[in-house]
Amino acid sequence: MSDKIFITGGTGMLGVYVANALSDTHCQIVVADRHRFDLSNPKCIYSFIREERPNVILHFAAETDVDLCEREPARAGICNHLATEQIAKAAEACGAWLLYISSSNVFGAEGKISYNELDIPIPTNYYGRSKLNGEEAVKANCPERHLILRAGWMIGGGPGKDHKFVGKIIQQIKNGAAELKAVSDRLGSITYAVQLSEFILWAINQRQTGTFHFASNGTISRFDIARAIGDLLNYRGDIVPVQSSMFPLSAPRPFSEGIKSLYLSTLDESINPGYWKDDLARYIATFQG
Ligand SMILES: NC(=O)C1=CN([C@@H]2O[C@H](COP(=O)(O)OP(=O)(O)OC[C@H]3O[C@@H](n4cnc5c(N)ncnc54)[C@H](OP(=O)(O)O)[C@@H]3O)[C@@H](O)[C@H]2O)C=CC1
Ligand SMILES: Cc1cn([C@H]2C[C@H](O)[C@@H](COP(=O)(O)OP(=O)(O)O[C@H]3O[C@@H](C)C(=O)[C@@H](O)[C@H]3O)O2)c(=O)[nH]c1=O
Repeated sequence: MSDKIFITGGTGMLGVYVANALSDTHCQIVVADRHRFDLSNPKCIYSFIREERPNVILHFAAETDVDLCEREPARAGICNHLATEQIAKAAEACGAWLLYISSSNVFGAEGKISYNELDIPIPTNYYGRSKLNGEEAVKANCPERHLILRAGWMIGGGPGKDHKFVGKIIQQIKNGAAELKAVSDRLGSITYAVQLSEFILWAINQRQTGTFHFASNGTISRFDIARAIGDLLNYRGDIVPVQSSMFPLSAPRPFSEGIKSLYLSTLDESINPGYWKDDLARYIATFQG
């Protein structure tokens, strides 16, 4: 590879893995500087990217605080939709290949348990809507050279840096909590960020296009995940299933945002995610020793 690759969100959970992996290649990497590149100011984005003239754009940056998006829909729309639209326009103008990471949160209002690429997304909250609008902006403005990957509940970051559910559960265990409560009436699929980053490197090389779901096999609850973490870490306390109403949040979470792919296995078997418990175990191992 000898591409010039422009990365947004290079400091995020997923972006760090990808930027690290790319630093071992011959690619020239430009990680968007937060002072000059601000999603909340989409007007500046187009000219900034045009000046850089990348031939690959990896768009990971987003407003990922689902509850903040619900409280401030304009922020969600500007950062996740309008900024993405400018990035897609800039990709088209540069002739660049564009990767956009979307979310299983684009689904949910239909009330199904699991969604594949043929299901038409209907989101339940503003974060999901803004990510879906981002997808549509990518398709409309960079029609020939884009890849959209929908990830599930992302696991990654590792010790001290995981700010999502798995990180919170491990922190409680480390703090000596006698009991863990975990939501059992909301479902989803996990995506291990390391596996996704490996797939992304492969996709850059292939200039793969289209829309794909990328998640480990299984539609599960946070309670299932907490129990699996408890087993892996020999946690001796109780793990109690609770209703989501126990954790009042601004944004409604869908009953299920489980995703599976109809198409991934047609690409390359070697980079497909595995069974959710095995992929979770790989990640949890990074917290041990
Ligand atoms: N985390 C998850 O569970 C899932 C995430 N996704 C999607 O995957 C992608 C990557 O997510 P993830 O790595 O978890 O995200 P993180 O929340 O870990 O990181 C977000 C990234 O976006 C940057 N960013 C946030 N706001 C702005 C802004 N206003 N201007 C410029 N940059 C900004 C952050 O920069 P800084 O460090 O400077 O704040 C950071 O690099 C996102 O598009 C997200 O929607 C999809 C499914 C699940
Ligand atoms: C702290 C804690 C939370 N929970 C539950 C409450 C709530 O349902 C859920 C919140 O976890 P998270 O913050 O990881 O979840 P959330 O913010 O919903 O994660 C989402 O992030 C965005 C970026 C996406 O794209 C989505 O697909 C999804 O991954 O965990 C427990 O069950 N037990 C606990 O001890």
